[in-house]
Order: sequence, then C-alpha cells, then structure tokens
Amino acid sequence: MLEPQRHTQATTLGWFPDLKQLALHIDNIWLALEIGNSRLHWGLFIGETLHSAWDTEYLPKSVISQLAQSQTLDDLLLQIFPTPNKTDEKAQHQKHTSFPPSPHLPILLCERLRQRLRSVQVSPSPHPPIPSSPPPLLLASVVPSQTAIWETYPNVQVITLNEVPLKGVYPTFGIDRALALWGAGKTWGFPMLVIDAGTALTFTAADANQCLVGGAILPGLGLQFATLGQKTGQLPLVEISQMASLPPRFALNTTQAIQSGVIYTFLAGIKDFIQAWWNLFPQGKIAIKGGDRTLLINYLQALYPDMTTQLIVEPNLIFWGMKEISMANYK
Ligand SMILES: Nc1ncnc2c1ncn2[C@@H]1O[C@H](COP(=O)(O)OP(=O)(O)OP(=O)(O)O)[C@@H](O)[C@H]1O
Ligand SMILES: CC(C)(CO)[C@@H](O)C(=O)NCCC(=O)O
Ligand SMILES: [K+]
Repeated sequence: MLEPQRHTQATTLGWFPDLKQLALHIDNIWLALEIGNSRLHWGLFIGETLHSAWDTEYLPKSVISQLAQSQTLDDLLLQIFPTPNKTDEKAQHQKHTSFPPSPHLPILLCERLRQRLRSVQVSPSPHPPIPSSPPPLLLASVVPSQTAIWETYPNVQVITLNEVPLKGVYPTFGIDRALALWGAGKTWGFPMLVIDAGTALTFTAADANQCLVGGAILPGLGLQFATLGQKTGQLPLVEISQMASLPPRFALNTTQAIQSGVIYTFLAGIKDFIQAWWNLFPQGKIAIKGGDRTLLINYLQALYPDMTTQLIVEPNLIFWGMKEISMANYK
C-alpha cells in the first residue's frame, strides 16, 4: 500500500525549512474548507503547498457571523478570544489531533503564520507590511445548510461543479466526489477510481479522457451501525471503535453478529467494485480517502493482501482538487 508522503504530513509552524522562502508567499496564505456530512475538513495552504490539514466539528452559526462582522483579523481574534495568545499556544500544541480544542484554529493558524513571516527580513528589501484580514477561504460543501452559513464569511469562494474540469458529470453530482477524483487524477493520473470511506461510502471513477465513468453511493460504516441501532427494536448501537479486530464471520453473540454482517459485506463490496474497475481498466488507479480509510485498509490488507499493494491512501484528495482549481483561477 502506498501512503504518499508528498504534502500529506502535517507540519508544525516551527519546522519550516526556509522561512525566508515562505515569507515571499505571505500574501498567498489561504484556507481550504470541505464541509462533509459529519464534520469540517480544513487545509492551510501557502501558495500551492498544503502546510497542514485537520478536522473540526461544525462551527456554531454565531461564530461565523462574528467572523463576517470583523473588519480585520485582529478585530476578529479580539471578539472571539479574550486571551488569544494562550488559546493559540494550546491550539498549536493540539493541531495534529482530529478535534482541536478550538474550532477557530484555522484562523488562528493563519494569523500565527503571518506574525512569524512578518518578522522575517527578506533581503535585499524587507517585505512590505502585511494587511491583517481574514484569510481567503475556498469552500466546497455537500451540506447546503452549512454552505449558507459560511457564505457570510468575508473572503469566501464557494466551488461549484462547473469549475471542476471533469467531463461528463450530471447536475446533482457531489462536489466532494468531483474534487477528490480530480485531485487524485491530476496527482497520480487517469483512469482513476476514488473510494471515499466517509459518512457515505462512495465509488467515483473517470477514464483516461478525464471523463466521469460513474460510481456508487451507499451508507458508510458508521451509518450502517447507526441505522441498525436506531431503526430496530432490540439491536444495540455498535460503535466502530468497539471493533478492535475482525470479528468471527459466523458470530455467536449480537454485537459480533452485527460487526460481522456489516464489515464482511462492506469489504466484499469494496473488493467487488475494485475487481469490476480493473476489468474495465486493467491499468486503472485506485485512491482511498475518508474517515474510515485506515480501518478499511487494515482489514482489506488482512483479507486481500495482493489487492491492497496497489491502493493509494490519501486523506487530502479534496484539497489536491481545490489546489488545482485555485491554480487554474490564478492563471
Ligand atoms: N473523530 C471523528 N469524528 C467523526 N468521524 C470519525 C472520526 N474519526 C474517524 N471517523 C470516521 O469517519 C467517518 C466519516 O468520515 P469523514 O470524516 O470522511 O466524513 P465526512 O467528510 O463528514 O463525510 P462525507 O465526505 O461522506 O460527507 C465516520 O464513519 C467515522 O467512523
Ligand atoms: C454522496 C455524498 C453524500 C458523499 O459525501 C455527496 O457526494 C453527495 O451528496 N452527492 C450528491 C449525489 C451524487 O453525487 O450523485
Ligand atoms: K440528505
């Protein structure tokens, strides 16, 4: 299995190889936000480089309207954080975790980075003063009610399907699927199949002409457990985290019976789609993303080791897609 190192590693601000180089790109700091059905996915870009990526819960509407009313970033920080520096330190420390303590972390990170870069002298002349304003936000969302809230952010650009150069898409096609496929294809080449193990499990494929072949949508792992727990009279709610290893296929208690049913059919389904994909495109590539990707890959590896060596695992596919689009916009 390939877990590409390129850009995928979250780095801390202190590890910049060359601050002076980065100071040159200070006007080009931007945030990528993907609004999924379970949570928010953030990327902090410096120019074309993804500096770091992390997930947060949805932000309350009140906080987003505060962002909209702020005239400057300092203004904004004052509104939200009585003691921004302290919070900032803490946020910094925890930014590798999936759920940082502060949902305002993205904005804080940008400001922190700007402060760092402002203090760097770029020879021969010092860099001009940097305007302090909320960083540009490139947004892709599959949750319309959340999109509406974020449209109040001062410097936001919402990516729509017609900005993704993928051919042959249909009107209701999800922007996350389009961006992930575009990002994967542009990075590793077409034909490409993207498997997104998120709230929903999706398969999305394009041929060598960068034209949508099509795909499939089904309930993701979490949803499968949740619906069984919620829509039945006597089945318990089984959490994904309860499943430390593959359960016995023929189980002798309820929890394991649910685990077995969900996970073995999930994996068999994925294997079947992969085989169908390779029948269509023997040289076709496959990339996997989504919150359940690691679990999925581990179990696929245990059951079908030969197949997994050819899979690309990359959590940030959507950000690669967004980067392609933002680069195209600037050209
Ligand atoms: N900290 C977490 N919070 C929520 N889900 C998590 C977390 N860690 C892993 N997951 C898993 O991630 C899955 C959701 O994936 P992801 O975060 O990619 O969803 P999403 O982007 O909201 O969904 P989608 O892209 O399908 O709309 C859940 O099934 C869950 O098991
Ligand atoms: C399938 C999901 C929920 C996956 O996040 C999203 O891409 C979406 O809402 N899509 C719209 C329907 C479609 O892609 O055909
Ligand atoms: K829906």
